[in-house]
Amino acid sequence: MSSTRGPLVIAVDGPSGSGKSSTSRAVAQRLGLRYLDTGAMYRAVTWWMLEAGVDVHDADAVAARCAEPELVSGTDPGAPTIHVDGHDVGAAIRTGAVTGAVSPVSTVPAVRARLLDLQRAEIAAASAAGGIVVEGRDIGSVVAPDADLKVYLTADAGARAVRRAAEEGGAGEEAVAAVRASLLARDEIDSGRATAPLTMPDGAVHLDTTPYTLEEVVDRLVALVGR
Ligand SMILES: Nc1ncnc2c1ncn2[C@@H]1O[C@H](COP(=O)(O)OP(=O)(O)OP(=O)(O)O)[C@@H](O)[C@H]1O
Ligand SMILES: Nc1ccn([C@H]2C[C@H](O)[C@@H](COP(=O)(O)O)O2)c(=O)n1
Repeated sequence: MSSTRGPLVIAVDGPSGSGKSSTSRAVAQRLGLRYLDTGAMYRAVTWWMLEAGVDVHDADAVAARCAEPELVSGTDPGAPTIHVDGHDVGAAIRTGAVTGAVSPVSTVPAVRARLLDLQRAEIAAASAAGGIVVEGRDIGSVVAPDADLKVYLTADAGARAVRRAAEEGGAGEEAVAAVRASLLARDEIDSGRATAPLTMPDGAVHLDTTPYTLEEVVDRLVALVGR
């Protein structure tokens, strides 16, 4: 990584549940940077579509309405927030209904174009604060291809399912199997869509987090930054 001391942009991509959010937040806190969860932005648009009664499988209908919601992302890594039309939707965007609908919404090019503008504006705004860690599916490939550091996090599907199920309070075999199926279904849509599919960006460092604790992964990323 370059040794200059200007604003830093760190791009973190990877499949569902690979540890992007927890790792990115911790890295941002350690380095005093802002933090942007772009998945939360796709979830927020999806939440709004469901509230508005838009059929999320009708791409034209989603495209026609996607400029309407006002989205505001709070980028403090200690307490990230997301508001839609003035409502705090931090909890509402994590429901099963939103998780089940977010992949089709995120395949719609007009949605991606709108969020791309908002994401680049957050990156520009963060330069005054020293920089930002941005995480999602297309950060190193589309949103910030010139990022100072690009990281591609993965973990075995089994490990991802166990981690996520534990987070949701269900560590039993059935809960883990259901979470695994949901993660894999989202991976398939995210990787197969025509616009900005999930892919390892050129120049990214690949880290398989399966054998590592969260703290070990954070240490590795901070070491890669070298600041
Ligand atoms: N290296 C790790 N070891 C163990 N658990 C981890 C590790 N990294 C993340 N986790 C845990 O795995 C779960 C999923 O992590 P996280 O939400 O950060 O993934 P994500 O990639 O952002 O997921 P999504 O794409 O669905 O937003 C969380 O409970 C988190 O605490
Ligand atoms: N840059 C991004 C970020 C997210 N998405 C989509 C694909 C995911 O399934 C969904 C939710 O993201 P998560 O909260 O699980 O990180 O949003 C995307 O297409 N591009």
